[in-house]
Amino acid sequence: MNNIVRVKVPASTANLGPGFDSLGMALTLYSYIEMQQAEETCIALHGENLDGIPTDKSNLIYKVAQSVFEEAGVDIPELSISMYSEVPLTRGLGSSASAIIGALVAANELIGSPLTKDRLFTLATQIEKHPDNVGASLFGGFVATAWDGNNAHYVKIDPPKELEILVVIPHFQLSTTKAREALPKSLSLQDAVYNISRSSLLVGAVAAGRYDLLAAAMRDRLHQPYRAELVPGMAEILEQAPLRGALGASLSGAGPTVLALVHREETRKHELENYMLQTMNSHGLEADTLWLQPDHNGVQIMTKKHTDSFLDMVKGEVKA
Ligand SMILES: Nc1ncnc2c1ncn2[C@@H]1O[C@H](COP(=O)(O)OP(=O)(O)O)[C@@H](O)[C@H]1O
Ligand SMILES: N[C@@H](CCOP(=O)(O)O)C(=O)O
Repeated sequence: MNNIVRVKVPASTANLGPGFDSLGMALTLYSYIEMQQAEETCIALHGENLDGIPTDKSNLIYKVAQSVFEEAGVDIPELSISMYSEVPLTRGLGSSASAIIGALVAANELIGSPLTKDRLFTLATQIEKHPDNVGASLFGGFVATAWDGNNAHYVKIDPPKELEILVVIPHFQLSTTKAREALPKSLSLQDAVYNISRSSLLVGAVAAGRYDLLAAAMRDRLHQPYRAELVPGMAEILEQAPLRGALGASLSGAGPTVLALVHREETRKHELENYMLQTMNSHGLEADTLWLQPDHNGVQIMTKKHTDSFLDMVKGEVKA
């Protein structure tokens, strides 16, 4: 058994417009988890993004780790867990998925990796209920996924290197559960065809580096129109961003974060950022902006000898 395991997990953006519960992309915004066996369970959460998360055995990381031990037939009831996260909670950047992936991979590594990555993907999807965010955090890059309730399938595509992602993160939380309650129970055939065709086009456009198709390919009639009321300013940004320098724009996951895909060499980046922020502000929302890139690796086990403390390791990573 390994003594101390540390993992670095990327955040993710799901759906990218039409690919509801199916498409995802990993982002260069990370959570760090350290896990080891202990005499008594102790969970230390660092940084303001984890405020309010329980530190007893009801913690998601602890519970997910126990599901790995159970599946592997190993008994490790007490754990010492430390976590630091750059990912804001409940904003549509896959914080729950990154916590689940971090916990699964750390726990599996702690007991010598008996479970395959594909098995971890299935377990993660069973817990998260949709494979888009967990697939991106696990495998990195851009993923097209499918889930039939028992098996999770995926294809990973390396997103073009010139792609940058501008996210505008409002200062309010919107739980995925609440954002799913806004969705209709059924769709017209016309809207289903609208989404299937754009989602297919989006996968092809990312694979082929066809930036010219992204704006059309990221349009959606399945969830964004129904979630628009929950995110003031979103509908306007989605219409306008492609006219102001974005390659395409979408709600990130279930929201409230809104994102734009932008070419690295786009000259109107600054104006686009101001436009998206001011539009949110004009609808009464305070927000932060961040420029990110696709993460190409997915979750990583930090193999360097752990001679420094967890927090010193995090400081070094976040600075770098
Ligand atoms: N590190 C963590 N430890 C425990 N629970 C977490 C952690 N990160 C996220 N969660 C849980 O996931 C919830 C957010 O998930 P969700 O509503 O799907 O939003 P998102 O995944 O977009 O941030 C949090 O309210 C919390 O319950
Ligand atoms: N496909 C899901 C994605 C939820 O992503 P999150 O980052 O908001 O948790 C949905 O749209 O409900």
